[in-house]
Amino acid sequence: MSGGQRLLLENAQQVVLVCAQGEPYLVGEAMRSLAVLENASLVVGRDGCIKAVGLADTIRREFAKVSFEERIDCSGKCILPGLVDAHTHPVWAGDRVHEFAMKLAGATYMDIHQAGGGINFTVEHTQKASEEELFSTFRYRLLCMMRAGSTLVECKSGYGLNLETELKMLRVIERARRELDISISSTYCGAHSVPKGKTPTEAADDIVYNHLPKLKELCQRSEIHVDNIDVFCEKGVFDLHSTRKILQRGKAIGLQINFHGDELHPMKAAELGAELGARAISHLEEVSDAGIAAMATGKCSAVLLPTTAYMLRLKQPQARKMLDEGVIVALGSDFNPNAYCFSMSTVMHLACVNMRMSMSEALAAATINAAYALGRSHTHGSLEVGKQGDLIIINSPRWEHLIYQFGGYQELIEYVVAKGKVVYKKDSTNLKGHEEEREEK
Ligand SMILES: N=CN[C@@H](CCC(=O)O)C(=O)O
Ligand SMILES: [Zn+2]
Repeated sequence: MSGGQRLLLENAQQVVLVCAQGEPYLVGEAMRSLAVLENASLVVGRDGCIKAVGLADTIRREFAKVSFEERIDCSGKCILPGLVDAHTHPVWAGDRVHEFAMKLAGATYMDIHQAGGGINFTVEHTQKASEEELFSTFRYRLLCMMRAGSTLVECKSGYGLNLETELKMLRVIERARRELDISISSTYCGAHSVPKGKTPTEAADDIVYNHLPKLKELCQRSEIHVDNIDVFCEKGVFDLHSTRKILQRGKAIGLQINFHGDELHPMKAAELGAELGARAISHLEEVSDAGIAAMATGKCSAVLLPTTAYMLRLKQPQARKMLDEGVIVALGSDFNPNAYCFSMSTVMHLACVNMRMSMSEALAAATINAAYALGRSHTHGSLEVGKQGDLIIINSPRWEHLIYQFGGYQELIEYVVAKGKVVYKKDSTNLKGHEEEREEK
């Protein structure tokens, strides 16, 4: 083979492909036996896609005469796919640290919400914020997520509620999609809370008759790009009837259904999602047995959010039951002012400890299955030839350290690569001479 390529990653101790047969998602036993190569190398081409991955000797021979823009020696290190964060609310203004104190003192999420705090507090501040201010904090948060290893992130609107602010948020997401290296799946979440002065029915009608037609027009003109439609289907927010109406209309204008359901109360959201052909439902702490069965049959993925159950001390979603019944389980950070977590390594750790997932299951859920939840598993979520060259290199000879070292992803993640380009490289100058821990392995 001749001609230049963008990036060669050589001699990694392990390359975690996750899967190797073009699987769109993993369930059951396949989640417990991920595809991993030992002593392997990987090549990304100038188009940003993976050209080859295989044993180091084979790649060395095959690419002997090829030049590379960049080479990284990965001896003693592991390469994994870029992590996929399937659920975030990263565009907002206004600090809610005081609510953390209230929750620690015993207030519930809904106590705060009904007293005008929570989402409503953030909506007030986000409505007042300028587009530039929102972009600047959003950009910072995305860079933090990228340093933590996420290379594809779902990003919701939903702190605007009125059309003007929802569009402001979607434009901010669109700008990041065009300007930054991280890949984004954009979600319209105008039904995140019922705006002051409206009933849920009036709010749903405003979305169906005003917001969605405008969204369709802007998408057709390519001014913004929206992938998914979301609703907070919850007692005291949007009931099943309004949720159905909004999701159906969203689907009719070409959006994937991906919504919040069965979080604080059993709502039969899972049953509704499966019936409507939803791509994903998030939370599911209160899902019914029938809902789990319907999601498995309908290939509707469950996006579990361990940070929320932890932060709000909710009962844990039944991850084991979902896995045993063949539901496509994915993970998300739920990054938002209630659950301030950038790190999918932390999320995987919580999923293992609190939801009893194995490390392999958690990694599959944070890569290929999270990509499936966003309709992107043909391009993301595994290290396979033809997929986008998004990956991370960790300074450990075993990949499981990414989950095990739950307080220290900053020390472990050495490189983050998006489309074959190094977008983050750890500065380890301060650690020189203090590497005994690493050398022992
Ligand atoms: N549950 C609804 N939405 C968010 C919380 C948003 C907020 O509190 O600002 C969630 O997924 O956890
Ligand atoms: Zn959410």
